[in-house]
Amino acid sequence: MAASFTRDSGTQTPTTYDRFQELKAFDDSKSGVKGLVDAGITKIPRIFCRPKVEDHDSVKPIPTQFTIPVIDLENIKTWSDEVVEGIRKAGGEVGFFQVVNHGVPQSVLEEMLAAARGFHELPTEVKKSYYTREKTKKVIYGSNFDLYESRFANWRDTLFCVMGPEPLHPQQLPLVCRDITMEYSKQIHKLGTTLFKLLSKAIGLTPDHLIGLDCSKGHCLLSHYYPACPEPELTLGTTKHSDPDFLTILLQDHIGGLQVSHQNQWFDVPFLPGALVVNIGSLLQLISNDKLKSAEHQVLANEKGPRVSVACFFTPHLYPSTRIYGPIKELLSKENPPLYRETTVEDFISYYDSKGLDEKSALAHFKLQP
Ligand SMILES: O=C(O)CCC(=O)C(=O)O
Ligand SMILES: [Fe+2]
Repeated sequence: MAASFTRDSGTQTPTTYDRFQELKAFDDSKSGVKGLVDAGITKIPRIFCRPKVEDHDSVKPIPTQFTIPVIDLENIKTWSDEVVEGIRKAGGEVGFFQVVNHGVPQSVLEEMLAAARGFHELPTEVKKSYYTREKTKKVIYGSNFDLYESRFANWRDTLFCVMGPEPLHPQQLPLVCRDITMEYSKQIHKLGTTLFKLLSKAIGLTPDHLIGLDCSKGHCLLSHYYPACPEPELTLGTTKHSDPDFLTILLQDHIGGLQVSHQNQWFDVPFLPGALVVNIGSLLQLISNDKLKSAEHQVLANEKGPRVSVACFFTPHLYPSTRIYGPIKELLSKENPPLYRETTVEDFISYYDSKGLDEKSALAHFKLQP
């Protein structure tokens, strides 16, 4: 039995219920949040109710001069100082930016979003064959990877596909999104490689340094589907978190709801037609010894929907790796001592997975005491 809070009281009075049973029933349905909405619910089940609003969660974005940086990659061929400096500032101060003229054709972006939506809108019977909590599978449809660990479930379903370094056999992908997922993956991997070169330069390393550390070696695609929510103020689409990878490239549609935490306030990440959102993951913050920052972000639930997004995670946990990651030696000096202890990928990811979203940042666990 777990303590939680009733929706009906309006004042969030604690009550108890058999939360595990309700989580299991939701899990066993294998039909995700979309299944609940299709069944016509008008109130969200209590497993989705966020316990209470904490610290700056309740702070609404206020009008301010701050906007998420936008970087034009048109001038990339010349490796202009302007682009590198833009990346340094955006990656080091905000941790989030959008890129335009990134080379991925508009038609590919549009088709990828449509196919992601297409998968989630397949009949449940078809989607069910991909539903699993077995982490070793390369193609996984599910809802809330941390369902049993987190304090409340998120209003979203996800199709997770491991695309590299071992090439995924196209037959393993659902037909509805097969060809475009292969194409999008190829294009995004290329863009990721370029971004790692720029990021290397931006923090004073040779362009191939981060790639030499296998930062672009493993990547996966997460196609998220956030159904319209009848009571959006009671839950979240995605709980506050920072990504446990090196880098994330995100394609979002026009619905909105993604917010980034900057200087203790939430800011909307606006939909910019044709742009891709880039954010630094916590492993890159760790190896860059804080020269690059991974910002916390969240997605609001929305009565409008569905919202569709496709995140590409560059992460080494998708293949066996004995590599030890710690602050890059070339970045260290007497004035810049290491801020984190070294870790294996396995330890880093299992710590992240064990705590679920919404607990303290995983990085704090690896921080060296001053
Ligand atoms: O859907 C989004 O906009 C963000 C998703 C996200 O934060 C993630 O996959 O880590
Ligand atoms: Fe994220």
